[in-house]
Amino acid sequence: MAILAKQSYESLTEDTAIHLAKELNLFPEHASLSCIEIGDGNLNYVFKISDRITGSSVIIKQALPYAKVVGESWPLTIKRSTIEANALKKHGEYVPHLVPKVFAADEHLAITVIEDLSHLEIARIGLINGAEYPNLSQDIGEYLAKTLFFTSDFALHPFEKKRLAAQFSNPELCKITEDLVFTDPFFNHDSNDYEPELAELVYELWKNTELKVEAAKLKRSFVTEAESLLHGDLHTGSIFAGPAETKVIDPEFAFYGPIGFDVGQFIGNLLFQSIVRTGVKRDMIHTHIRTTWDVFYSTFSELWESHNIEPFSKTEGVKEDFLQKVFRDTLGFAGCELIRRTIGLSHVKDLDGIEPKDQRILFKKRAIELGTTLILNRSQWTSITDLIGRLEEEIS
Ligand SMILES: Nc1ncnc2c1ncn2[C@@H]1O[C@H](COP(=O)(O)OP(=O)(O)O)[C@@H](O)[C@H]1O
Ligand SMILES: CSC[C@H]1O[C@H](OP(=O)(O)O)[C@H](O)[C@@H]1O
Repeated sequence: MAILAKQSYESLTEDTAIHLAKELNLFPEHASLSCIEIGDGNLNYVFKISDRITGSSVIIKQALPYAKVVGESWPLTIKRSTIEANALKKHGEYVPHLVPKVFAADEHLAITVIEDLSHLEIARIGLINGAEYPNLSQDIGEYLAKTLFFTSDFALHPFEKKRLAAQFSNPELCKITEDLVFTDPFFNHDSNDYEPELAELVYELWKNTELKVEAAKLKRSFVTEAESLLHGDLHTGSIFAGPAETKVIDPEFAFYGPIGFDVGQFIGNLLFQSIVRTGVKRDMIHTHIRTTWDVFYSTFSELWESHNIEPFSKTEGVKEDFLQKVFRDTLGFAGCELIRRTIGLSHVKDLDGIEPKDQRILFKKRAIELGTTLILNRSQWTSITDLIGRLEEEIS
């Protein structure tokens, strides 16, 4: 929706962001505003605007017409901003306590005005620094179950489901995932990025036909299975966390896709922490992984029993078959995430921040091997205990 008189795009600066905040009446008339750009992601500007008098603040996020991490040579639709604002609002209907408030959005300027969450920290950074986040996996399990159930054919009239699927058609952002997650890392592609010490393992991966067949199946599933309105980029850098609060941000990759993709991306990113930790700190990550799946499973099952409009939903075995399929997908997508964040474009600090280099290389080899195992074994492993058992075996 356009909320401003100005109907054409221009990229904001810290000064013009303040003007915009005034035009939108986001602060009292006599506010004394300051602004800093705090974006550390790959794609967008994020302006934090604060009132020196009251201390109140808001975030204005703006999409650039290209991928910030690469520059103008990689044009990218600014429509992603509208997708993001609408996904925050749609998911907010089901889990208002787990997403930020959206105060305004403008499709021409490609901005979303969002609640400032600076009292929390980005979960990836906190986890790297040893934060425990006791509610994180419970909250994300609930977020996943509710957003994914209520936007699926199990809860929506087919006309409404298909209307939403059309509204959230997001081909350019999906193409990024299709390339960077599901294709490039499995081939000798320019976008890949890995240390020479990993080359031998990477060449083996490229020659592993069995693995490539399974990766191709996962890609097909991502491209064709419009199960639910996904977040689409649910890594730990898209989650703000604190001792008692969790908020999911940044759903600009939202689209109708397979449920296991969101579950798998979150679990995949927890697996990086499993790889780099030992002892009780590692056990804590395994508890988060188990809790995420268990809460997702039990909440989704309860919603299935209480709110499912699909006539087959009461047929014995249908629910179990569906959730088993989601589990398989979850493992496979988590495996793809491990591989792409290790050898593809756009790494994670969980691994890249490890010093000394020998240790980093060892962990990266483990990430590639675990990713491969998850993709190949996803049909044999039928419970989260199978996954945790495999992780524990690795160390013993
Ligand atoms: N609502 C918010 N409150 C406070 N900081 C935010 C908020 N949204 C984003 N940020 C900051 O901006 C960074 C990038 O935001 P993000 O939405 O992930 O952008 P991108 O889409 O470019 O990855 C986050 O890591 C966080 O530091
Ligand atoms: C060049 S896009 C790569 C990568 O960036 C996105 O991450 P984020 O917006 O959270 O920084 C997404 O994970 C894409 O795969």
